Amino acid sequence: MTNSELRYAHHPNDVKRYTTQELREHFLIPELFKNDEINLTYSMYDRFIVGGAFPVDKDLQLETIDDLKAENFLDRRELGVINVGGAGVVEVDGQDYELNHKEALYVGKGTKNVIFKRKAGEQPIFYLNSAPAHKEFPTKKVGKEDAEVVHLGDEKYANKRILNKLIVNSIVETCQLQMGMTELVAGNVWNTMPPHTHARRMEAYFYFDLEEGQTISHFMGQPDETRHIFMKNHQAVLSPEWSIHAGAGTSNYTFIWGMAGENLDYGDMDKVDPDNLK
Ligand SMILES: O=C[C@H](O)[C@@H](O)CC(=O)C(=O)O
Ligand SMILES: [Zn+2]
Repeated sequence: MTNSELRYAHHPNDVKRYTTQELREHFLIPELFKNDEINLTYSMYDRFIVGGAFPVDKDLQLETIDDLKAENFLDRRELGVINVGGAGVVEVDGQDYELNHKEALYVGKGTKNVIFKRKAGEQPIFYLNSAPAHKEFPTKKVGKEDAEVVHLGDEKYANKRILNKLIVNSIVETCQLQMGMTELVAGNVWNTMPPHTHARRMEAYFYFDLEEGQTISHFMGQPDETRHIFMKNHQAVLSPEWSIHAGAGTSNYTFIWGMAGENLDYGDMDKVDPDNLK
């Protein structure tokens, strides 16, 4: 079963007046993984789709959704998958790709069949991002050893973290999609601080590896008009092109970032000095 929900885009002046509940309704994606379901959120921000596939008792086929008005989900789209659970398999037009914990798969436009499967005795958790695509690029697995690793932050600022670029154009050819995973070192809590915006691209964050009972305060909004959303493990949040996206946890955690839009230039960011935030 493939379910989907539509989310509209917003003007920043309207978002200033949102209540806590409205902010959560529009930007938070609270539940991605339900037994034997694929759950998708179709956002009007660059038509980016955020989703989860959680095969427990059966294999799950990625079905087309109404919003696409396309025969197959990937007729005019590309897909990125990162497995945050135990070993699993993604079958792409008859070919099996084994994804271990924290491994990624890029699936190109034009693919007809994508099926998410367990490996015997294992429970994979597949996190999905998809963006419109104009060109077919080959499907490619990005394992841990293929990642481009960047060490960021400093213990002194509680933001020491390891950024793994997975689906980026130095590793795999894509039309719009960029995805990666940032791991906070134990004792460090701040991600993406100093924060940034990139009007050229929207972004979605998915938080995981957060200890039971802990929480992350995710910060969004224009740099001089910020709001926060408290998030739990395995929740995602949409970041408009005009918004910062940073967070502080009550412990360390890992998160997946995914982007789409005008360019594929990871470094294209407008940084904000922390003491200029409001
Ligand atoms: O545009 C890039 C994204 O916001 C993230 O890659 C930032 C991030 O993972 C981090 O600083 O920890
Ligand atoms: Zn960003």
